[in-house]
Amino acid sequence: MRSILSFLKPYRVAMAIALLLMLVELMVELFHPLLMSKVIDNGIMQKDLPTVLFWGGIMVVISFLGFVGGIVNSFFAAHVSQSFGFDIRKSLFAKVQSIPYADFNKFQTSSLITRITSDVTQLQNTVFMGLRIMMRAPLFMVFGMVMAMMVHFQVALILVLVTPLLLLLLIWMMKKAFYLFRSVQERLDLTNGVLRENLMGMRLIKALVRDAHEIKRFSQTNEALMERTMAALRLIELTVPLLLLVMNLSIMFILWSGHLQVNTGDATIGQIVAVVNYATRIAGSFSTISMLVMALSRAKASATRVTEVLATTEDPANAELKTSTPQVTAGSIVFDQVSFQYPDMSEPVLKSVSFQARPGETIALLGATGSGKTSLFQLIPRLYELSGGQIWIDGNDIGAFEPSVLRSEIGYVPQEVMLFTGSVKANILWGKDNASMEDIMEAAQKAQIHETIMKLPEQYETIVGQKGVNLSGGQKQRISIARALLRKPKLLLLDDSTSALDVRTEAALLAALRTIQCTTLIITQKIGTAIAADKVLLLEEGSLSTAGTHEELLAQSALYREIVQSQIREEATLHVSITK
Ligand SMILES: Nc1ncnc2c1ncn2[C@@H]1O[C@H](COP(=O)(O)OP(=O)(O)OP(=O)(O)O)[C@@H](O)[C@H]1O
Repeated sequence: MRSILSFLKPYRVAMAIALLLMLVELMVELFHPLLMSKVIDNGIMQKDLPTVLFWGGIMVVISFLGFVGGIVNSFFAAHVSQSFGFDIRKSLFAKVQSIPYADFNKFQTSSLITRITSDVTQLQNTVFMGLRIMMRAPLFMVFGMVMAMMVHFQVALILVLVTPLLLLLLIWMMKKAFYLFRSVQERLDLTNGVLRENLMGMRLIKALVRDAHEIKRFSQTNEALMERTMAALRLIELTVPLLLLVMNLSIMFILWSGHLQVNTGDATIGQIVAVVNYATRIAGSFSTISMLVMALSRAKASATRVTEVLATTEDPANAELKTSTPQVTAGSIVFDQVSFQYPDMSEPVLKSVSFQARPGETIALLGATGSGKTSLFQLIPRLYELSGGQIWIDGNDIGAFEPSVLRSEIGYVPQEVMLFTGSVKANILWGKDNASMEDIMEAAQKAQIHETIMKLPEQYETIVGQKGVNLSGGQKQRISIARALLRKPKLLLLDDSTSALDVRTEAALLAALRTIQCTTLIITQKIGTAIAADKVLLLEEGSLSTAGTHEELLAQSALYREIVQSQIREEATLHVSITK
């Protein structure tokens, strides 16, 4: 909570002005009933028009003061709350960028989105309300009681007895509401999660006719969200009328005891009207406070969720500014007895893996699904740290590299292709901001996508993604490869990035890669890629079962022979079914 409040620090002056103006509004509210009693007792009851005009005039002037104070206060409250929200969103976004990749899975994407949007808006609204009314309502309660007692002690005594009891009830409600609103935000996360998955998987949903199932899935989370929100609102709906009932009964009591006092001449009508007025406004303050309690409970839940993200430790890679870091020069890699286990997992996914890739070599990495291929790749740019063994790049232990330097020399094309909404050019440029058009075209040519791009309506300026043309899976893969090649990396890691390419295009791509000075590691399921590689590594349940050229593996490895056989069989079956 304290870390959230520290975001208000830069706006201390604006907050002080807003609070001061809020006090002006409070003073106006406090003096109104008192002035009203003067108008009644000294003016109306005495039939004295100049006195009515005098006190009435003062009421008009201070009302105007309150009006101006309210407007200027709103201006400052809006400025502070909007800037506060802006700063938190900015910090959260920067934090999300700096979370180590290994810790990133701790938060679900949808939860992060809810935290950065809905939770921050909640905090922002609470700050606005805080500067407008948060202090005014409780202060009015206290000073309203004091003023009412100053007007007539005995008549106002009931307020002193009832108000603290009602305050206790409010505190109880606040505690309960906090837990309820926290679970409301959690349900919102789930609803956002279902929505996100649905929108991302629309093609699959349509193809498999899962619309009805998806509607049911969304309805379930949506219902859970509604049910929790209703539970929270019900608590408030029950408490507020109870508070108002007690306050209205107190007002009835004031009127009854007031009438007795007026009859005996111990009170004037103006005094009774003033005390009733104070009591009515205190009742109004209770309504305001219950609204504030609701906002504060939600804000407390939101603040906890925002703080959880802000408290995440940053990627040590960002802080690791070494005084001297080796550079990737030739691009040789040596894996020496490398083991790796994901944090919180009981079993290692890589066990004593050793191999060597010489500069400029192409290495194909094969293995069953889940055998640890992607995990092996992720160790090279230090997205995860090794659990055992060593990796050497150009003779230097990867631990000696400043991660940002190491990563800038690696062209990593992950398994899931990610294109951003924007032009083809912008998507390739994402790999290296300051590259020239010639470099972009050269990278696209090597990635075998240049000709396809030239056939698009606006060539490199064609917008891709949701708002533009749709590209095929293979075209998207090649744009991702072009993006990686633009960096002119010394090491290229292709994680199944050629899976959607036909044999000819893939052969052309591999031939083009051979023309650049770059060591290439390709995860693949295709024997054709393995044949074209200098060396093939076969992973089996996290261990390197065998390594060598295609021919060597054919001779040595039964598993490799089986993979080759199965692909030949698959192709034959395909051939038969096409020719039939
Ligand atoms: N972030 C993670 N946390 C915990 N375990 C993981 C994580 N990512 C992968 N694993 C597990 O590690 C094992 C190896 O996964 P990996 O993705 O490296 O396999 P792969 O060979 O690349 O598979 P595929 O060919 O299907 O992509 C799997 O059992 C997987 O469940």
